[in-house]
Amino acid sequence: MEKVILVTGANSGIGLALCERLLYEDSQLQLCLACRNMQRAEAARSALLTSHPDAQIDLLHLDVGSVRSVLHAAHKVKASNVVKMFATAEGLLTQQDRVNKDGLQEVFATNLFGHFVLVRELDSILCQAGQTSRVVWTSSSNARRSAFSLDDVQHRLGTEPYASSKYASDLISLALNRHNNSQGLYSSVICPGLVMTNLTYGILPSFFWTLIMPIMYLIRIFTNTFTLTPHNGAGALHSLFLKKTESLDPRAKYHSLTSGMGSNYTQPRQMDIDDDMSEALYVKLLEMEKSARKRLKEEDDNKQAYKKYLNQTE
Ligand SMILES: NC(=O)C1=CN([C@@H]2O[C@H](COP(=O)(O)OP(=O)(O)OC[C@H]3O[C@@H](n4cnc5c(N)ncnc54)[C@H](OP(=O)(O)O)[C@@H]3O)[C@@H](O)[C@H]2O)C=CC1
Ligand SMILES: CC(C)CCC[C@@H](C)[C@H]1CC[C@H]2C3=C(CC[C@]12C)[C@@]1(C)CCC(=O)[C@@H](C)[C@@H]1CC3
Repeated sequence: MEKVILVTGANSGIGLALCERLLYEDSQLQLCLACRNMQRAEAARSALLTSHPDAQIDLLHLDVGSVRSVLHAAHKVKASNVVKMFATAEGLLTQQDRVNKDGLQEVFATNLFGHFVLVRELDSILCQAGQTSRVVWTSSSNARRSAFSLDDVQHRLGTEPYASSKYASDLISLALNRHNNSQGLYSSVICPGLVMTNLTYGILPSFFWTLIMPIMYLIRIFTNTFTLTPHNGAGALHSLFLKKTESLDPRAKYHSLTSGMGSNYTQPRQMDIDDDMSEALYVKLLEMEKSARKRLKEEDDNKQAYKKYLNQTE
């Protein structure tokens, strides 16, 4: 059976840098780039193959913000091989959250719920007797308890959907460990630090970042969280890959850090999370997953019935 590393959001930024770092570590690894835009995914694969011509790189179409796409992608993964690690490196940062096709808040759906459903859907291959697998959530230092409410897990009513979704991913990682460690599945959380990617260029125009870049490098002398490059930002994801799953602390967030001189290292820091809250969120997500599946099944049944009706009337 093959060892496959599935990376979401792999066509740019931290996800792509992780793929590069993994291939430098072991060019025989099999990567699966799970992306919503296949053109960009193809470009990322070509870039990776330029430096690692023998690498085995598969592409998987996945829009984590759509439950239907998640279920379809999981079905394809299950039909092919075994996933040993899967890293979430996509993300949506916006203050103008909106409702998506599934009737869910888009930031919540992209940053948390889609991955939750993916993990659950892949449990038959992630949880296999005698083997260990892992999920790594790319969280943020922006994850704050004060931004999250159990009464509004999707953050419909608040103004900090990103911070809420990242705090929720910290909680859900803890819950996944509680429910799945005994079956060999381990979950961890990382923070990449401040990295210059499309996400940060979306906040302020890139010329602004270029302008203040010398100041950022100066700030890095005093704060090690300014990792700045995707390579440095992917440091924690890479170092977790090298560590034994069982040795990781389920209550720690692993931070990518960079010294003033530019060398990168990873440090665990305790998260502000508790078991009761993580369990309550887990139960809520299970309920939401159930109703999402029910809704999609009803949609499919209606389509089938309509097709049948059309065939009969022809
Ligand atoms: N950059 C930073 O300073 C920080 C980043 N993070 C986190 O790191 C992670 C990676 O972000 P970063 O590399 O900076 O950002 P990028 O914008 O460079 O990368 C995000 C990736 O996610 C993909 N993506 C977005 N939405 C979806 C979706 N619905 N389905 C599938 N893929 C999707 C994008 O694909 P596409 O090309 O199709 O848009 C892109 O490949 C995020 O979770 C972010 O929150 C955390 C803290 C700081
Ligand atoms: C003139 C100065 C150099 C300006 C420095 C301002 C910074 C402190 C902020 C500007 C953009 C911010 C930002 C984040 C933190 C604070 C800033 C660096 C994040 C890293 C917080 C965590 C995330 O998840 C990111 C997406 C944020 C990106 C923007």
